[in-house]
Amino acid sequence: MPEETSEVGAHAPRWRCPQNERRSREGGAVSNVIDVEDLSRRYAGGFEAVREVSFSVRRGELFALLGTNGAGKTSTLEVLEGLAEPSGGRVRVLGFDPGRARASVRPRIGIMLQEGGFPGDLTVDETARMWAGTLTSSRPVGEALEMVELAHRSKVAVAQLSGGERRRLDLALAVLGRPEVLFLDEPTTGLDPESRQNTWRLVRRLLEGGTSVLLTTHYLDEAETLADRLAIMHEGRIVREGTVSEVVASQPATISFASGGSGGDPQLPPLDGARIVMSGGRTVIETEHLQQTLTRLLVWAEEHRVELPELAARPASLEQVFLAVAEHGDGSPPAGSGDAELRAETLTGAPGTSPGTGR
Ligand SMILES: Nc1ncnc2c1ncn2[C@@H]1O[C@H](COP(=O)(O)OP(=O)(O)OP(=O)(O)O)[C@@H](O)[C@H]1O
Repeated sequence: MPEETSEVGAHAPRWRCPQNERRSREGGAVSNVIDVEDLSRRYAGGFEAVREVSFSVRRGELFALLGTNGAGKTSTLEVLEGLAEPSGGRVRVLGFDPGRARASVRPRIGIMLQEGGFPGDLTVDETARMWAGTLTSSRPVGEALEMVELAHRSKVAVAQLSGGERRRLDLALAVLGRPEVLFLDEPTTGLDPESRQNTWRLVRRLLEGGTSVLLTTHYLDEAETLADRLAIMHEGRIVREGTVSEVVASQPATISFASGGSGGDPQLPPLDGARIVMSGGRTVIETEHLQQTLTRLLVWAEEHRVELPELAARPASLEQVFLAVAEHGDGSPPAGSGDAELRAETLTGAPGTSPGTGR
């Protein structure tokens, strides 16, 4: 099952920094750099964009906040960055209230907003120097520009940078003060694939150096690649939280094979708890217990000499979880609902049920 193996591999952590593991587990106590408890944020018109959200970010980890447009990610981040007041709940960044103890928190955090908004007539170098002048302790400007591969553009006016180069300048300014906690709001939006990879490399290096990162992104591969843990927000609430593997485990795995082969569709054995759907010329078995269901299917196929053409088995992907959340709110299909394109049938163990006929 090479497909299954590669999918499992995709969910396994692709990199680990032993230093950070130690850092977060030293003495058995995990120290949080961010604590959010029952955070709510209501805008002036009365709209509640964030509703009793709770999560924490451990020292040395990258925590990703995912969610559809308008889910409340930026509204949450702005409170943590000290840029907005909560209307309810409590937040702590490095042990301080970021709104009230701004002077204690601000020098120790780096912020990359969705839009930097720097004057276009200053050069890259001048912009970075101006920003460095506001910091109590700064890296050399050249080093920060080097980190985001913008050093060769230092004499160019900001207005003449491409969209992707401006994002990289925003990132350079966010890391200029050697932050302990870095807030990255959609850092790779508008970047070409190579620049995205470079940004990921830089983020990994920062993590290895002990920086903790809170990231929002619409790129699920970015979260899968970088995040130690993540949360999916929907309509102001967190509806999924955990490691990628934990979050993905909340969604059924699938086994599928091509339907309508020369021998017709096979009469499948009872597969307790599994759901069978027909989709795109394939029989798809959704199961909470991939290994058991697959074993049962393969043993049965072997015994009955049934061919299952183009057989594939894979755990759910983060994308499937995300889409389920976007569609159904909490990520679980409502009882009795059916996808317009799919004919769904829940198998209750009746022998001889045919996926081909849906009976
Ligand atoms: N100043 C504001 N006044 C009123 N409502 C606002 C304001 N800013 C944001 N909102 C609303 O709050 C909700 C959450 O917005 P927010 O920007 O936090 O979402 P998001 O998850 O970051 O979205 P995106 O992925 O599109 O950046 C949205 O419905 C948005 O329209």
